[in-house]
Amino acid sequence: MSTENEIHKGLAGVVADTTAISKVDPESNSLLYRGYPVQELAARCSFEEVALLIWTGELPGERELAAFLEVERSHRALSPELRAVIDALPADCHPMDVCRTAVSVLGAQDPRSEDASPEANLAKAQRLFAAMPAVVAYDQRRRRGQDPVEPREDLDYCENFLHMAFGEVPAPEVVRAFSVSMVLYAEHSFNCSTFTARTIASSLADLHSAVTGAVGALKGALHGGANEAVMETFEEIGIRTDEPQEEAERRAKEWMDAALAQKRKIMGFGHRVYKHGDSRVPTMEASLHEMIEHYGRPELLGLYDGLAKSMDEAKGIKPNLDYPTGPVYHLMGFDTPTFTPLFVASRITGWTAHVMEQLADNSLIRPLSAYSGPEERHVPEADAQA
Ligand SMILES: CC(=O)SCCNC(=O)CCNC(=O)[C@H](O)C(C)(C)COP(=O)(O)OP(=O)(O)OC[C@H]1O[C@@H](n2cnc3c(N)ncnc32)[C@H](O)[C@@H]1OP(=O)(O)O
Ligand SMILES: O=C([O-])CC(=O)C(=O)O
Repeated sequence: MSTENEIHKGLAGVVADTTAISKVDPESNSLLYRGYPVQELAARCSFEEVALLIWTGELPGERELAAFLEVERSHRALSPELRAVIDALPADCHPMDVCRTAVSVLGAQDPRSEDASPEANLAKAQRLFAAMPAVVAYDQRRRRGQDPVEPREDLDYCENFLHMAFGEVPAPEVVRAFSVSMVLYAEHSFNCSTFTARTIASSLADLHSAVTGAVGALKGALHGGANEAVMETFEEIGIRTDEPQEEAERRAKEWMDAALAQKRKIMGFGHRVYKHGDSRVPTMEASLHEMIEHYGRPELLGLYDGLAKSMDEAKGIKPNLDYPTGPVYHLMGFDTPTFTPLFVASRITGWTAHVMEQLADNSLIRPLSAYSGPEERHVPEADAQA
């Protein structure tokens, strides 16, 4: 059977279902969450407000927000059992393995794990949202040989996240940049990890199973893992803190030209949907510029600009969101392997909203394949084999 025209490798260009959660429009280079431009949400809303918008479809009123903040703040601490599981994992395993395991443990511990009602799933989503910063911060600190920092209920989500990671709340502009990254990472239609979550949910498996699978899908370097890979590229080129910006830019261009000549794939560039630039990059780049200024690290901007200019000139391929977030998280003091877990903490919102949307009008996700193996053949009968 010739199925050449029917096969869409990587499901490229396939519209698999509808979604009311976000609209990614490569033509107008825009991204809307529930109708709102993501740039406006990043500038005017807290991450907690955006999370409620993604889950419920509307920005919360005062009372709704206050009720959610109470829930979120009361579920921030890790249980002793979850700490023990994390402590039992090798200190050199990837932090995404810790996130994946933690989501699974939180599912096993959740009293309503098997309740698939919309109310139970929203409650599970909110508890996961509340717990993930502690997982990420706890794990980074244990790897550094530092004592854990307990959550503080007087801080908002982003302040508390940074407090648990570093033992102090940084300057307001740093918290602001972190919040922008959380909002921008929250949701992006049928990306690989979200589609994974929807596929798992479509079998009527529980929400935590869907999110556990999504964490696995996000880990790969072609998806969320790219934010770590960007920093590895910077490190491969060499970060020299006292180097003039122009010199760093020159070295980065030289590195990119050589890498492209070797036909290397450069992480942090390109996108399956956007072909003329990622709608979120200008907003994140503005935060990167602020962080470069705040931390006094112009050489990082040299590396950043050098790679981007050289890639644009050579191939016309633009950066995706993982490109600016890598150096932003580095400047804030996160270890490189913790970058993708930060993405997890944000994308919990989108994944869980998609699980709920999938279940509201479910159809088992099961595409067809075109067989390309041998023609039918037969196992010789026993006496013929002898
Ligand atoms: C938040 C996110 O998940 S954003 C995505 C993060 N991922 C990355 O940054 C990984 C690097 N980028 C890539 O691998 C790709 O651009 C993807 C996977 C994101 C999108 O890929 P696709 O739409 O399938 O495009 P595909 O990989 O086929 O690339 C098309 C062409 O552009 C080239 N290209 C695309 N991205 C890159 C890149 N980052 N570096 C070098 N060349 C690239 C490909 O080599 C290919 O060239 P060819 O036609 O000469 O073979
Ligand atoms: O949409 C995609 O394919 C990847 C992406 O940018 C995201 O998940 O944020």
